[in-house]
Amino acid sequence: MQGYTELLFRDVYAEIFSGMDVAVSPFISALPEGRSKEREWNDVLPDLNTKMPVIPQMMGNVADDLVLLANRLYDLGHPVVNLNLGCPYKMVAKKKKGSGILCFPDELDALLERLVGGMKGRLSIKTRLGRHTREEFHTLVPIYNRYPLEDLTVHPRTGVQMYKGGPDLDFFEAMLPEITHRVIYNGDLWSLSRFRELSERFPSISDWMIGRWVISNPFLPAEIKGERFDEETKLQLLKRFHDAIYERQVARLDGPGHVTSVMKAFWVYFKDAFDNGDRLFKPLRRITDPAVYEAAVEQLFAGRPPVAG
Ligand SMILES: Cc1cc2nc3c(=O)[nH]c(=O)nc-3n(C[C@H](O)[C@H](O)[C@H](O)COP(=O)(O)O)c2cc1C
Repeated sequence: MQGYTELLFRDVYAEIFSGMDVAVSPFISALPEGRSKEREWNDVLPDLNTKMPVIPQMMGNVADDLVLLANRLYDLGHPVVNLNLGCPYKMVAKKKKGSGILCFPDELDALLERLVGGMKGRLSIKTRLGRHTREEFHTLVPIYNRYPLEDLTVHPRTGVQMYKGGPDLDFFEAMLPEITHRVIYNGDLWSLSRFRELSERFPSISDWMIGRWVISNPFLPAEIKGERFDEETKLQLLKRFHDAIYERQVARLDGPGHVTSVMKAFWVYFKDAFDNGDRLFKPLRRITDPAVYEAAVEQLFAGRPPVAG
């Protein structure tokens, strides 16, 4: 997740929690001539990603640029790279990138043909059901089936839906038998009981991708694998998680305003780790001074807020 699950987060997560097999990096833009932004490139350097395995994700729609980027990533030590066909944001989609290319199936097909044909490694894809309607998926699935993909992650919403409404589980269920690839389910997997519900409903699926809920419920991957935590342990781990993210952001960022704004973005999802998260987060929203922020967070945890179930 852009702005959230960069290397700093993945390292802290792996030091405190368990259960996660692999992370997909926030997307790396495929710039002309295979160039990439230094910050995005550094995020997936194998020498730095020693705590949690990472699959780099690419964003783009120019085959030559994507091939060059994928092959640079392969040479760096990444045999599998993921292509983002899910990003719903208008700024991306209007350039026919992310979910924006899903309503141009012929262009997508041509792109995949050149990309898969030119890549040294293997391609994995993350997709939504379509840009405008779920029915677009009827055209997309045969296209995906034509290529030797490593896997296909499906977030069963449309792009224009953004994050509104729920994932369309009925439609996903109906389409699942049509997909010849290993399918990874993604979307609104927020708790162990939700996991049980989904895994019972989709017994053919054995791989699950968690996005926002890895911040709101960081225990979930371990719980899925059978670990259990009492309330006290959860509270302590949440405090350690927060403090480690905060300390490393302080060390990394220039200027107090940057640190508090990054931490407030973290709280957008982290607040849901607590039963009354919105109320807890409210006093933090206007703080710009790190010393005031630190005191407010200490006070918040001292009040032993109930952890969400
Ligand atoms: C702020 C934000 C940034 C995201 N960045 C990415 C990204 O770079 N690549 C990607 O594949 N998905 C990205 N996502 C989407 C999530 O990976 C995931 O598909 C989506 O949130 C649904 O899953 P969830 O309900 O588990 O969060 C992002 C989502 C959010 C909210």
